[in-house]
Amino acid sequence: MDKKNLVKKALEAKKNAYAPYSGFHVGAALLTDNGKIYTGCNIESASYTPTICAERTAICKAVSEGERKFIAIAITGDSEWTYPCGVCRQTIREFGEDIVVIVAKSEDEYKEYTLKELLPHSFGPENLK
Ligand SMILES: O=c1ccn([C@H]2C[C@H](O)[C@@H](CO)O2)c(=O)[nH]1
Ligand SMILES: [Zn+2]
Repeated sequence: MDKKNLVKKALEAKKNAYAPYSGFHVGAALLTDNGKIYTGCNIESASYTPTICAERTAICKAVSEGERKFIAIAITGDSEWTYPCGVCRQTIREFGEDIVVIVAKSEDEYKEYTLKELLPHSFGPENLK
């Protein structure tokens, strides 16, 4: 897995963030099992609630193109370390507990976690079987 390249894509995606209300820009890059990368940025709304995070934008793009198997997601935002919010953690969890979450400050500085570490004792698809 080329983590540095995934972080680079997240940094590029951050430039497209539409965040006129919070002024907080976030980018994400999602790696599929077949090596494809789907990027996303946060998209805010004047009525606030419809706001979608960068991570979920990337997941929506990928799933709507038929992807279901994800290896890793890189995230970068305007704070030094931008971690995925609870809603995004749950959304990533839908597709696996072993997905690697890369929280990046820059192309060369990033921290790595598994989704399971960020969302322990989670509820997922298996619970409904
Ligand atoms: O991990 C995160 C955290 C926040 N945001 C967005 C949502 C909102 O547009 C702005 C401020 O919360 O940042 C993300 O996209 N991802
Ligand atoms: Zn989120």
